Amino acid sequence: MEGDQGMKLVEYPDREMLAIDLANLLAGELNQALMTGETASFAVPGGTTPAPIFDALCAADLPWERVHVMPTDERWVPEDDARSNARLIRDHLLVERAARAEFISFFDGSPRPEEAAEPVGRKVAAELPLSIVLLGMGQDMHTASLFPDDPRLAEALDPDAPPVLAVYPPSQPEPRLTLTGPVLTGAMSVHVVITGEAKRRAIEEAERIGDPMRAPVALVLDDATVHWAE
Ligand SMILES: O=C(O)[C@H](O)[C@@H](O)[C@H](O)[C@H](O)COP(=O)(O)O
Repeated sequence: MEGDQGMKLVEYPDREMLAIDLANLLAGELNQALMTGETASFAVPGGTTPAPIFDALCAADLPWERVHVMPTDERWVPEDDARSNARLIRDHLLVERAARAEFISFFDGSPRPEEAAEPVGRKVAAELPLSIVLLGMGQDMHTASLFPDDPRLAEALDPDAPPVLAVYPPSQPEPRLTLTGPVLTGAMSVHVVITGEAKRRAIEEAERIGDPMRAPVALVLDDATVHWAE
């Protein structure tokens, strides 16, 4: 049965090798997706981990004009805010050759993410199933903005959940708009990228727990490839 062999974890000698090798792998998968489809949809995380991967990936020689990039989740702040995932993606991924990609932004200036959930959900729905999802993970085993302490987590994990959901994780300074569980599990290819000892222990704990309500990243571990460097 899928998942019997446990989580597929790839270790890299250092973070630089992780960034270069994972960027090459993602470029290959994007090219593969574009051989069988007119466009490829690619969801990428925010946070502090992915920038080196984006810096390597943005130069990849592929038909970026046929790639539709979106965040896995967005902090509800203006796009020029240092905490904005859209800002991170525009600054590090949507440059060089990848500047030609189409970006599906989640933040639309509405005061609250609920107001953007429907129009953004329609844009995301048009891209399903996602071709490739790159996820990060927090030490609390959250992924995207699916947080264990979030009162709306069950709603976000429901198989009938809408494509995106507004969430208010108590542990976070701002509300978020996040891709939901069925969107992540429905993707053709899922990669999780983590660095450091603490997250290595956390993802092994998530595999042991197995319950996405307690360890949201567990939602994807049966089918994802986890990429890790110290
Ligand atoms: O908006 C976000 O923060 C991300 O999408 C989130 O899911 C991130 O991947 C983890 O919080 C890890 O963040 P770091 O890479 O900063 O540890």
